[in-house]
Amino acid sequence: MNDFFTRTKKGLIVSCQALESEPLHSDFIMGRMALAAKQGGAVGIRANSVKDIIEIKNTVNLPIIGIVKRDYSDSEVFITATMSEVDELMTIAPDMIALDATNRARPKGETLASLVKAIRLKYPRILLMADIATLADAIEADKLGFDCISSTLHGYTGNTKGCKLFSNDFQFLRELLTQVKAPVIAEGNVKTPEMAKRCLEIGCHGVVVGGAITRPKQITEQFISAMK
Ligand SMILES: CC(=O)N[C@H](C=O)[C@@H](O)[C@H](O)[C@H](O)COP(=O)(O)O
Repeated sequence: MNDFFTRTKKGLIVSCQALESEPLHSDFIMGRMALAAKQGGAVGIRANSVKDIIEIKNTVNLPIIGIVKRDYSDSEVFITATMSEVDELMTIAPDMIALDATNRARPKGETLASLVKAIRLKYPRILLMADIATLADAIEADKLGFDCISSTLHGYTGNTKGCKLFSNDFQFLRELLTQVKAPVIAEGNVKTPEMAKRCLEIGCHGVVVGGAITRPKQITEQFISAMK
């Protein structure tokens, strides 16, 4: 076990990600984003791909939640979908690995339960974060023994499309917090400092913010749309 939870308690984790299709796609830039986040007071970084994580590890000494995003033709699951992505990540051992923990069909018909079991057998020390979309996903992830639960995919799956994490004063998170034992991390569409503060007030362990800090194209679009 590492000290991830002590170091991140009530803190801000900044997601530093840019896919190939995004203007800032570059391990160097993600390292600099992580440095800016650290200098601003972030307590952790969430990052995609071995290349980006190596650069970030060489730049900041902060706990890292690692993922590998990869598309599969037989599944909608794309965040650390199979053992192959876990194996890749374990070559650089991030502090925690996040994986899709929705109830959607996984590549090659594998179940979440069998994947988690296999990871626990192969890498007993790695911390696992469940990226969930619904309350049912969260309850199942809790049963499977994930070390923490993150609302990452709420609003991004067929059955949660259009849902916003912040609706009705974070009702989804408030309900989720009553249903699971594992620490809950607020993630996905946390757009302002006030929202992040509220997530902590309602009982979340910490908050992951991505686009509102590290995606200038998205931030620019928000300005433009408000100015119309
Ligand atoms: C849905 C999906 O692919 N989410 C990804 C998960 O790693 C990232 O692209 C998000 O930036 C991250 O979850 C933080 O969320 P937001 O950028 O909304 O603050």
